[in-house]
Amino acid sequence: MQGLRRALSRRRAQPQLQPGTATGPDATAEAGARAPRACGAGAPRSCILDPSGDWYYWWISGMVLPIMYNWIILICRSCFTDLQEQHALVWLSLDYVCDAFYLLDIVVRFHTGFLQEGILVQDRAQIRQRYLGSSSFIWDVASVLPTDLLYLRLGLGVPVVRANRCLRAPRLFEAFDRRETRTGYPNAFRIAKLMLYVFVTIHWNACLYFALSTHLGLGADAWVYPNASRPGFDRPLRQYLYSFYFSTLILTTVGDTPEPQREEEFLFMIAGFLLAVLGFATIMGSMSSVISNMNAADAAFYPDHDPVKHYLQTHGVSRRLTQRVTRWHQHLRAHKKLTEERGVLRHLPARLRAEVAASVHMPALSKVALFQSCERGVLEELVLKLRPQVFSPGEFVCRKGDVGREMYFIREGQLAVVADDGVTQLVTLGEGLYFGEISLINITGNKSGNRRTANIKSIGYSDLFCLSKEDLTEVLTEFPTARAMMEAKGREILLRMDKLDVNAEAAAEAAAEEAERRAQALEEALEGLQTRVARLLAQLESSAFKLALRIERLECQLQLRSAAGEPGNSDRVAV
Ligand SMILES: Nc1nc2c(ncn2[C@@H]2O[C@@H]3COP(=O)(O)O[C@H]3[C@H]2O)c(=O)[nH]1
Repeated sequence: MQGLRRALSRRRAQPQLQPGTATGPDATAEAGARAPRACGAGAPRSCILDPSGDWYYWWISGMVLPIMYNWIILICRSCFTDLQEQHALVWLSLDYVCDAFYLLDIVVRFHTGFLQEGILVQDRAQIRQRYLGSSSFIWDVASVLPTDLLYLRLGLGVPVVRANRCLRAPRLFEAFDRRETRTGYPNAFRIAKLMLYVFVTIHWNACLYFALSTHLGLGADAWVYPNASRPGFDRPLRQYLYSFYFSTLILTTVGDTPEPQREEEFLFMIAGFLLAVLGFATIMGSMSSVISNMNAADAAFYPDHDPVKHYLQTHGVSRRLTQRVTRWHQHLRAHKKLTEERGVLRHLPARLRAEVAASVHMPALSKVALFQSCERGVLEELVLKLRPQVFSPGEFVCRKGDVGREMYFIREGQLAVVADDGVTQLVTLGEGLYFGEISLINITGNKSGNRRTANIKSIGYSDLFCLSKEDLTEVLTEFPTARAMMEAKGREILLRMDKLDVNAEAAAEAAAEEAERRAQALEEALEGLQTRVARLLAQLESSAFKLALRIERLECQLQLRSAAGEPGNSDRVAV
């Protein structure tokens, strides 16, 4: 009854849920079901794009074309009037195709979700509100204002009326940023981007040079573009190439340009030189950052050889040993053996790091027979604890008698168990096998204790996974089957080498049996005690109940008597 009452009060204490409101994991699922579905991998299913998805990425990548078209072609057509006049229809068509893309881009913006507290907001009203309140909206609208209506007044020969189309540049930078994060060759991309900026700057300068020349009069002096009467100089292609060449000379300051004659020319040259200085500084800065990025990426992957070499030289280490160290470094780089994986991945969140490490090493790890029946979760944990190590030919991985501190899994290469002479190979170990576990796992009766039982030598270059004693102990606690297999194999080896104390093993077994027997007896005694306690409790409860009944009956009698007016008898009630 009390239990029932407690349950009822607990239920009352729970917050009253509004219809359609839920909490806990179910709530999340329910909310997920109710919310408009986001585009899977950014795919437009509910027409809401995920800004980190593929569809959005491809859309903004596509937007690079119309934006670049306006940035490159508009200025060209405005300055080289022949170009505009000769192909007016083509330009008009391309202009309006680009405008269509600009408008579509605004529609896409209205359908692109955003993150709020890490969750993708897919509510159209919220998206609209956010976009309308952002500065992007102002730029986007400004870049599609129908300024070309001015054509009606000024004629088709003034494409500069569409200059506002260049205001869509932030979208271009966004596309470049996305590409830079996604590409597998970020440095190459950065250099290409830099070259594009250089090209656009020279191009604009070339166009302005031609416009200034036209303004001052073609062929008016040696500085301006030559007169069209000179053979070939009236063709638009020649005009453009000459201007581009001239602009390159100014902006790279590598060649002699004709001396300016008028103020406008001086001003143009000064502006060009200043731009060149700025450009140089930017290019040098960007290039050096790209190069240092490349080196930093390499340094993160491979151990730095230079300090080691310096150390060896300073301490007069023998030439042979120095060469071995050098060859080891060379091998790492030549075969892209990464020993610094932990450092490279250290910034990733633990789960993500585990997944990355698992996807890289799982194929190799699943070849280890010991782990073939192991659950994926255990392997994922194990993979994080493994440290890649590379051993050179003839190098000893462990020597007999050393204290064992880690064990190894062979990822690639061949190793040998060698006799004490260091040459005679007793057993060869290859890919998918492991060694070095005997001294770590406390096999009962192991006469060597925690000392290595054999010498292990790398035959060629061997690529190993190394697991520390502490990590191995942790893994084996979670995976007792692996422990049993390891112990069985270790016992077999020890027995073969006559390093297993069978008596100690039997004694340990007997001790274990005795301990088991005593534990069982204790368990049984405990069970008996529990039964007796339960019985006593039941008895206690029943006598308490009887006592309560009796008290109740006596109280009734007392009340009856006092009601019947028998004063003085109240204290003579039979108890
Ligand atoms: N002693 C011995 N060790 C072997 C043999 N084959 C593989 N090993 C491994 O060599 C390792 C040497 O270090 P440990 O004694 O820790 O563990 C040993 C075994 O894992 C073998 O035939 N004899």
